[in-house]
Amino acid sequence: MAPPAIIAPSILSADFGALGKECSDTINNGADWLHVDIMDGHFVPNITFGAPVVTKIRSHVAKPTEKHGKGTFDCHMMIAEPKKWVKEFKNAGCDLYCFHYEAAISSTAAESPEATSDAKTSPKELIRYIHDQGMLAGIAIKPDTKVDVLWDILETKDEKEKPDMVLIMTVHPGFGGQKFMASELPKVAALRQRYPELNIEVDGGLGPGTIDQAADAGANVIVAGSAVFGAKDPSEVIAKLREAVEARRPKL
Ligand SMILES: O=C(CO)[C@@H](O)[C@H](O)COP(=O)(O)O
Repeated sequence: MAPPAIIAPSILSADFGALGKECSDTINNGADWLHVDIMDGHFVPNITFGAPVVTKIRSHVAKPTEKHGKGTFDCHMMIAEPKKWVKEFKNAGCDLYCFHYEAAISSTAAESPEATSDAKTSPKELIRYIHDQGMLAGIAIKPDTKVDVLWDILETKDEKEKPDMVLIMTVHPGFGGQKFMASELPKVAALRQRYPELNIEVDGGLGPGTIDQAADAGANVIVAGSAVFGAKDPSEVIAKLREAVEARRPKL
């Protein structure tokens, strides 16, 4: 069964001065998840916020009552040392911890003078660790990374080491409001062909003008920042994104 549409507005485009209300309004406007962009100024050339802010916004949005449910905090960890922050984000109220493949395998992070012994880890070990903390695990790849690096990870027979979601970046991570890169969609199509039930997320430049291409390729988890937070009627945009994905799901 193809997975349902999940609309996850990126709060990077929200008003940071009123983040709690922006988050609860977005859920009330029909969003399923909130996509929480965590940037450390190392893995990407931008800084957002850390776990204390996630704790605060959690108090404005009820925890999901089921796996993948409404109110899921989908934390996109654009950070150089993803293992280091797992427990902290769990305690802050994160439900899905999505790390970057490139950061997990990077020896640069592990060899830097500030790095902790946790800096380098295999993606499968990290997924196991995230699951052990009671969160869902996602793995993201940047536009320059080939989708082939994911096959071995997705083929694992050990459920604890299997990701709950794959994120294909459709912009270079770091900033909102960038142009959608359709060149990344063959990765989505290849994933969907192999894994009909996998949650496949796309992030960057998504909105009413680009959703059809992403949905055609097989994406079902849709991140949209400026298209939702910049809209006159965010609920209308969220509904349009959902309709586009649902229209492509095979009817039983
Ligand atoms: O992770 C990122 C950027 O690094 C995204 O989540 C963007 O924040 C999406 O913003 P839009 O492209 O939808 O404005």
